[in-house]
Parts: sequence; C-alpha cells; structure tokens
Amino acid sequence: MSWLSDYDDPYERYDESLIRERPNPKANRPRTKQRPEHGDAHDGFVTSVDRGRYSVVIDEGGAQERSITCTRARELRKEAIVAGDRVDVVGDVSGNEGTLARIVRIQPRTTLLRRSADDSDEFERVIVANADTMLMVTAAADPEPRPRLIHRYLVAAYDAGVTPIMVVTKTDLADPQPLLAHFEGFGIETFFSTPDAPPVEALGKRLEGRISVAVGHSGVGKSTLVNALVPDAKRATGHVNAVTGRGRHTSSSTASYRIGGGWIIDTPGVRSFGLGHVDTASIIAAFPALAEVAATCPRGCTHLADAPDCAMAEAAEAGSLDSRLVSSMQSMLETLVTARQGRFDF
Ligand SMILES: Nc1nc2c(ncn2[C@@H]2O[C@H](COP(=O)(O)OP(=O)(O)OP(=O)(O)O)[C@@H](O)[C@H]2O)c(=O)[nH]1
Ligand SMILES: [Zn+2]
Repeated sequence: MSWLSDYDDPYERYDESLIRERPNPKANRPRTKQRPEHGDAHDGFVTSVDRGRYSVVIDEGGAQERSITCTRARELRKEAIVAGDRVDVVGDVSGNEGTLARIVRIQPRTTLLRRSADDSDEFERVIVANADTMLMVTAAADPEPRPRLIHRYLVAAYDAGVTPIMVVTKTDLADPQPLLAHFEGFGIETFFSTPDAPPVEALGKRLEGRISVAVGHSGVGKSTLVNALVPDAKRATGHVNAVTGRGRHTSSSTASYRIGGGWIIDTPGVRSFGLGHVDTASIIAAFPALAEVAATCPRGCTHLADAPDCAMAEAAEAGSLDSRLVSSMQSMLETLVTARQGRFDF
C-alpha cells in the first residue's frame, strides 16, 4: 500500500466518541490494545508529523537518543497521533538513512490540547498531546495585543488541563500592564522579554523537564524567544534537523525543541483556536473554588456579568470569592459566547 493513502491532516481528525468515553476528562485512553507480538516495542516520543510520517525520538534522554522516521500501524489509522505523543515503536529503530519504523500503540495521554476548525464546528482536532504547560507569547505592542485571542488560548489550556504561562515580549515598546489587567484574576505566571534581556534563565528553569506548547500569533517574537531559549533551534529551521524533523515545511509543520530534559513544541496548529468544542463547565473546573460556587448557580446559568442570580457574581460581591477571578472569568466566557455567535474572528 502506498503511504500516500495514509495521508494525515497535520491536525488530525479525532473521533469524538473517544473523548466521551475517557475516564479522566483531561486525557483519553487509546482503544488499541497492545498486541503480544509487540512486546519488544521501543518507547518513542513524537516530535513532528508530516504527511503520514512521524518523527519519533527513541531512547529519550539516554546515550543513544536519536530521531527516527515512522509510519503507523494499520490498526491505528483512525487514531490521531500528534507531537507530544508517547508511542510504542517496532521495526528498524536504528534511525539509519532510509529506514522506517512503525508506531503500533499510543501510550495513555496525560493531556490533550484540541481545537475545532471554527467556532461553530463541534468537530475536534487534536493539536498536541501530553503538554503540561502552554507558553503563551504576546507582544506589549507591534502587533497590538489581542486580549481575546489570549482568551482563546486560555480556554483551550484550561479545558485541556494544561497550565498557561505568559511571556510578554517587546516591553521595551510599551507598558504591558493594560494587557495584563484583562487576566489578573487568573494568577498567570508572567515573564517579560526585551531584545536585550530575554528571560532565558528564569524561563529556561521554568520549562526544564516540561512539555510545553508554544502559542502566539505572527510577529509577536515567538521565534526570537525560542531561538534565545534553545540556541540550536535556529539551525533547526534552516534544514531538515535530525531531532525535529523540521525542514522544507518550516512554516507549516510542527517542531519540537529540546529544553533541558523537556520539550518546547511549536506548532502552527494553534494559530487559530476554534472553540466550538469547548464546554464552559470544563473551563470553570480549572478553578476549584469557582466550580464549587458555580455548582449552586441557577440551572443553565451562563455566568456572564449579566446573568440573573449567578452565584459566582454574588460570592464575588459578598467577598467569599476573589472578585478579580470572577471578573476575569466573566470576560473570558464573554469571549467564548461571542465567538460562538460568530460575532468576531481573528
Ligand atoms: N522591539 C522589540 N522587537 C522584538 C522583540 N522580540 C522580537 N522582536 C522583533 O519582532 C519581529 C518579529 O519577531 P519573530 O520572532 O520573527 O516573531 P514570530 O512571533 O516568530 O513571528 P512569525 O515568525 O511570523 O511566527 C522581529 O523583527 C524581531 O526582531 C522585542 O522584545 N522587542
Ligand atoms: Zn452562574
């Protein structure tokens, strides 16, 4: 069979029934059972996906760490395999020129970052698996910050159980505080970056050992930041790199960079974050204190600022909930509702 018939959308389609079944709402469990003949499989980490070919790192962190190219077993045809996935691999795992191994199993995921194609579309695509951190890059100016785009990132992160952290670049050009005021209630860990002082040390330490997914729209300085954090990342953009598999399709493919014992996954899949699939309750659940109060809201409460008898708003008023958290949440939910109504887009 030609590999062309195994073509993958880079943000592969995902069978929603899998999500409904998963016991842990923040992750999914692959359906495929490990077959006995794959007992000798190797552990791998998927760094990029390109047209049915997967770049997979074998012996991660070991003396023989290497990147190999894989295809996937026929029984996994309907499964989305994305950067960040940990997989079982069989076949020729030498990584020698021209060799091709085979992914036979997706290991259970801790998180799954998803998006829908657009805000009215409930069909989900998987972007990145197993990320524990979302590195949101935004500029204080040039381009103008887009608080509602950041709401989108946050919605996707909270929904997936991924911790968002923010890097505000270009603080040499403008005061970042007005932007940050939009999210102050969420208590997001924030770093600042200028060309003279990229937060290499502090951020490097924060990302050490993590799987981080980098998001940010064009021009905010994401590449500049990643290059500062990962000195050989630049080389990775110029030619096909052994670890990242990044090459010809630099602008349209996912790249994963080593940072300490962790990874930064930079993917174009997050440029547009359709929110059609997101359920309000799963975002509120990211804040247990909020979720507890929201459970006592009138049935079908939107929790928006104008919602009648919203327990969240009442608790903020009474001082039993952080009013900044409630107002940040109200404003983020407003973005979600507005987006769903098709009243704005990016
Ligand atoms: N003044 C200032 N300029 C910056 C800063 N960081 C990046 N830039 C400039 O902003 C421009 C865009 O930076 P990039 O790193 O290419 O931005 P990007 O987010 O990767 O954008 P794409 O490559 O389109 O995805 C470049 O001209 C950078 O030199 C900063 O902190 N301050
Ligand atoms: Zn409410």
